[in-house]
Amino acid sequence: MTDEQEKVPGGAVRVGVLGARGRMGAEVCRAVDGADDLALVAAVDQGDELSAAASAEVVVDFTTPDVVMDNLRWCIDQGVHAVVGTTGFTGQRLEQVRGWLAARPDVGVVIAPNFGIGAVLMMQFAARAARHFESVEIIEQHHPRKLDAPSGTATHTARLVAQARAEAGLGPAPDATKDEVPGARGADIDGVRVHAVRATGLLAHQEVLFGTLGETLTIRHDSYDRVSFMPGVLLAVRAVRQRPGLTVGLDALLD
Ligand SMILES: NC(=O)C1=CN([C@@H]2O[C@H](COP(=O)(O)OP(=O)(O)OC[C@H]3O[C@@H](n4cnc5c(N)ncnc54)[C@H](OP(=O)(O)O)[C@@H]3O)[C@@H](O)[C@H]2O)C=CC1
Ligand SMILES: O=C(O)C1=N[C@H](C(=O)O)C[C@H](O)C1
Repeated sequence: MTDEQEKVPGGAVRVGVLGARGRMGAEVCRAVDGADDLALVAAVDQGDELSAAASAEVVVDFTTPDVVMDNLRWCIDQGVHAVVGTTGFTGQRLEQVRGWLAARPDVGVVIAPNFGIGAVLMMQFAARAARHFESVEIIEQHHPRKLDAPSGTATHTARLVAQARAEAGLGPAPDATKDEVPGARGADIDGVRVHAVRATGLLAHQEVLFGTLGETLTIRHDSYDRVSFMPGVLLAVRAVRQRPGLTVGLDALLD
């Protein structure tokens, strides 16, 4: 047993945070520190050795899309459960993680594009509404220090909406655009247009705009503070050891 483990109060889950000096990582460190049933045993950031997190039972990753796969590979190989908020998870990446987990069936990984409870509900409501409207577009708005566009949340929402539209037999949304300045109509994610706005003062916001004859429906979610993600992160940290394999999204945990 290491010195760090010896310090952990009896029964507390040992948690390591990757990206610990980042905006989200620092908030997660505070949240873990403030929870009686969790103990922060490692705070790892750029330049630190991953092995510093070896005494953790659960690692939380809020780093960057270019390093998160290496981090996950390490966690799974070490038998450390992982809760991941970092974006950039394509279908191919999720398959890769499932492949690694097949060799370690005792390990659990939760990957969620958004840990905000309201954001999870916004995505569920959007998926439910999708079959009833011929038009849909997504507008996400974030702080200007965000590295990726569109956001992981918007990409995930677009995929859910596209799947619901396909199941309902809906074709492409009507759009007569012939002349377009590149980018004016947003990114095409599985046939759904996604527009990304970046502005100082914003944190994380999203609207899903649906339209049909004579009416529109707008489903909107706003995160004004990173504390909004913490109940979801802690929920996943507490649940992941009992969920071997890959869990994508918080939906299953909320239910
Ligand atoms: N799922 C969700 O609910 C949420 C997800 N996110 C996502 O989380 C990610 C992080 O966001 P945010 O906190 O704003 O970003 P930050 O840039 O503030 O934080 C990322 C941190 O990770 C560090 N880092 C880079 N490489 C490594 C490495 N190899 N090992 C350990 N740490 C490393 C960075 O260091 P350095 O700066 O020196 O490179 C930085 O401190 C993004 O993908 C974002 O989209 C954000 C909010 C909510
Ligand atoms: O970078 C952020 O800030 C956020 N990233 C996640 C995303 O890309 O969806 C979640 C939330 O939108 C905040």
